[in-house]
Amino acid sequence: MNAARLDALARPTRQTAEVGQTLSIHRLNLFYGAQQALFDIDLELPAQRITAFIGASGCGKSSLLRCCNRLHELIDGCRMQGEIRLGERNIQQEDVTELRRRIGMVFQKPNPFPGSIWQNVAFGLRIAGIRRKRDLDEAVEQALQGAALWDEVKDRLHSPAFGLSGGQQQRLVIARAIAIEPQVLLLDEPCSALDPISTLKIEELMFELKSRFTLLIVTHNMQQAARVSDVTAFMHQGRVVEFSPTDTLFTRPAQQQTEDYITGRYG
Ligand SMILES: Nc1ncnc2c1ncn2[C@@H]1O[C@H](COP(=O)(O)OP(=O)(O)OP(=O)(O)O)[C@@H](O)[C@H]1O
Repeated sequence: MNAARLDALARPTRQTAEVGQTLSIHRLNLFYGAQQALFDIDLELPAQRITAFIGASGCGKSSLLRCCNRLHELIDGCRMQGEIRLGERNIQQEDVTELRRRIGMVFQKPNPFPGSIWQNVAFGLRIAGIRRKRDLDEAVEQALQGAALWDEVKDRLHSPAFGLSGGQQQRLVIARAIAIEPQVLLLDEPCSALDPISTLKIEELMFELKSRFTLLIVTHNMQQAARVSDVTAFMHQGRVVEFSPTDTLFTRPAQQQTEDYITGRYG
């Protein structure tokens, strides 16, 4: 039953070159020096769906997310075994800059660059080779529309990004990430620094974005995982205990450990 539902969820709703692709993780083990943090992870994260990683603090959610765009390589002594494929391509064999263009990331704390709202969004587009002002203006508007921020900032595009509220900054960072049309968007607790209204806006935005991207979200908030995601992976001490359609995982978990966690018996 679960396998059939996962299989149905794994079918993208739209097939073009632009849309998200399945991220397949095979036999992944991760070490920080001598300490092993992730054990034998095998997951197929479906395209054009939202997958949530949940689990108690320290279970390895962020470590797993970081492996997906090779950010773990920036940590001294960190070593990954196993394989991650985006579509047909092994991400280890990609140019890392190009990989991070295709797999964007949004962090817990909004991190706009110093500079204007316009400059923040245009940054990646310029690196991607777009030079003409008119083309940049158009792409910046499109990305801000896509991040549901355009109406709030269209009259102050050249004001400092730091003048925006925390929730607006987070949507700006999402606009910056989607401007360069990634295939996957990794979100590491994107709402944990935000108030409930801004959180709602980001959740609605994620829902919009999933028609174009493959989304992975790490969240401590189980209600949020239940509200926004299609598929959920519950992790415990570096292992995936259960990976199921979200409604199944939260209403009829297959594992006792999952049930204990979602009913608040530990964690
Ligand atoms: N840079 C690092 N160096 C050494 N060990 C690390 C590093 N980052 C994480 N770890 C260890 O890896 C394990 C998993 O940590 P990770 O941050 O991935 O968990 P998490 O589930 O995301 O936690 P949280 O919910 O608190 O953010 C922990 O034991 C942690 O101490």
